[in-house]
Amino acid sequence: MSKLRVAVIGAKGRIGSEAVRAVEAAPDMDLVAALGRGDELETLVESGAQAVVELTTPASVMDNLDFCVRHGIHAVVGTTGWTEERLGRLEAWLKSSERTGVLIAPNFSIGAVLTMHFAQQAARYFESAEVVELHHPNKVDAPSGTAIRTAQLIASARDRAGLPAQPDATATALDGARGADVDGVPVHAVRMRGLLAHQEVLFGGEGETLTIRHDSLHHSSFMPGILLGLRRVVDTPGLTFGLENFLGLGD
Ligand SMILES: NC(=O)C1=CN([C@@H]2O[C@H](COP(=O)(O)OP(=O)(O)OC[C@H]3O[C@@H](n4cnc5c(N)ncnc54)[C@H](O)[C@@H]3O)[C@@H](O)[C@H]2O)C=CC1
Ligand SMILES: O=C(O)C1=N[C@H](C(=O)O)C[C@H](O)C1
Repeated sequence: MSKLRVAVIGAKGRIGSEAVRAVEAAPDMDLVAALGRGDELETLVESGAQAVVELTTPASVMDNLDFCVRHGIHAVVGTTGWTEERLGRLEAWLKSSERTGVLIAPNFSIGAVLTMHFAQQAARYFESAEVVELHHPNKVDAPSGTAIRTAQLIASARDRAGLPAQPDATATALDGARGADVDGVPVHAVRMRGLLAHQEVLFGGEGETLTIRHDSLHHSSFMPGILLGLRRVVDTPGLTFGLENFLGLGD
């Protein structure tokens, strides 16, 4: 069977460089291009890439995906910064490129995907829910894409269950003290030397709390998810949001 021809965009970054090694080591894939900032996207076409792994920055990701979709190149995207407006634009591009698939994964690690899944399940049973994400200090965005997605999933589960707004008597607060409000769920971001990527989801009810915690201790935690994404996205046209859809955990 022929190998999947894969390119990595953002190949010199923290996670991109790990992805290069993972693709090189995968027996069913050939790494055909590894693009850094300033490299020509035309290289993707010249190298015959069938799928890319996109791990750059929120400022770069849309142009890269526009190119990929126009050239029928599938994409597995870990880059953050997804808004409804951006997703809408991407979906419109995909409509005119019927066979192309794009997977956007807020997090590729199995533990983080399960954290989101469990948090979504727990959300309807608790009055209070807050998300705390903790990352290395070189991360440029806050809160993390994973934390935003987790909060959105909790908020929709609360909404479906008809839960009221969370109890919170705060009347005066320093700016930021209660975190960012994501659909009514407070999200707090810690940036600290020594950390990589971590998240706690805290739930509170009468006389009890539940904490779900996940720790990515090395960038290798994201690699099985990236490789799974590549294997599946080539047969999954259109936009898939969340690795859970390739793990049998989707809605
Ligand atoms: N979904 C997931 O599981 C994960 C997602 N991420 C996300 O991936 C992104 C990258 O994270 P890191 O590797 O830590 O950042 P990084 O800053 O180490 O790497 C980004 C790389 O992309 C390059 N770059 C920027 N624009 C480019 C362009 N137009 N073409 C080619 N290269 C370009 C930069 O020069 C840099 O080398 C972030 O948005 C981060 O949040 C990171 C880890 C896991
Ligand atoms: O920048 C990172 O490191 C990470 N980014 C992703 C996010 O913002 O959720 C995934 C993971 O948390 C690591």
